[in-house]
Amino acid sequence: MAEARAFHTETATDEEIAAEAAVVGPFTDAVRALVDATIRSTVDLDEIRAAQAEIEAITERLTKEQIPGGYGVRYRTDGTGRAWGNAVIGLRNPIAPPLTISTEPSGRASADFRLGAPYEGPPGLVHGGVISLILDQVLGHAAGAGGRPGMTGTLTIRYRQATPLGELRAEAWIDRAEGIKTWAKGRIIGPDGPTAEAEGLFILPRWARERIARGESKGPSPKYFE
Ligand SMILES: CCCCCCCC(=O)SCCNC(=O)CCNC(=O)[C@H](O)C(C)(C)COP(=O)(O)OP(=O)(O)OC[C@H]1O[C@@H](n2cnc3c(N)ncnc32)[C@H](O)[C@@H]1OP(=O)(O)O
Repeated sequence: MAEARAFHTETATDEEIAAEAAVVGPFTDAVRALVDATIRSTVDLDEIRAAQAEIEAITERLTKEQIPGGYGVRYRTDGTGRAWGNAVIGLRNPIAPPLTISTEPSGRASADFRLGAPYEGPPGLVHGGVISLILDQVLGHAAGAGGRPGMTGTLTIRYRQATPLGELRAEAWIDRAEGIKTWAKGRIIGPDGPTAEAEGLFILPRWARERIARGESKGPSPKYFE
């Protein structure tokens, strides 16, 4: 089924993954800096045309070899996985801020992060959809950390005050759970306190339930959506 196809298993060792991360992490940071510079650079148009030619050459170099589709989630037999293409936390995704999310087995998650020019909506402020993106991920992590991973069924955001670009914090926790459903709550905190509050319903999807029923997975693990 389509959802399960993007879950890969791999045999890479800790050392191999660390060695790869040590190269692709800084590489992705460099592309993030390029995205920021694309928005904020004031060099003249000839310079931009010249830069475009160089960027296109680099893209051609990189796409000589590539995987089909998205990165997916690569799991090892111990259940740990890497979601390096994820739009919020992905080590290899320059669109991701990225967030480094700390979790607690009690079902809590938090991250301190910075959003710059690429995430702007209203002038100087974070785009409401980006706030929703981040809260979706952090609430999902809280659910997963509590042993209750799921796909987002609903997500409600209350935007209490504008969120300025800059240093921010996100926090989330499991509010309640019932069967395959987990309700998580969370918020974004800016320099003047909470800016947005969220409640989400995370549902262990049918295909994951079927894998568990067939004995292919011991329980709601691996944490399918990390
Ligand atoms: C740890 C890392 C965190 C990652 C965070 C990122 C999370 C994401 O962004 S996920 C991407 C966004 N979400 C999606 O794409 C989800 C798309 N939807 C789906 O996959 C499915 O509809 C899904 C999983 C929500 C439910 O599907 P399925 O498991 O087949 O549901 P189904 O068996 O019909 O219903 C199960 C129960 O859930 C309820 N339900 C189903 N969908 C919804 C929904 N969207 N909202 C509310 N309730 C729902 C049903 O009514 C039913 O309830 P009950 O048992 O009480 O009658």
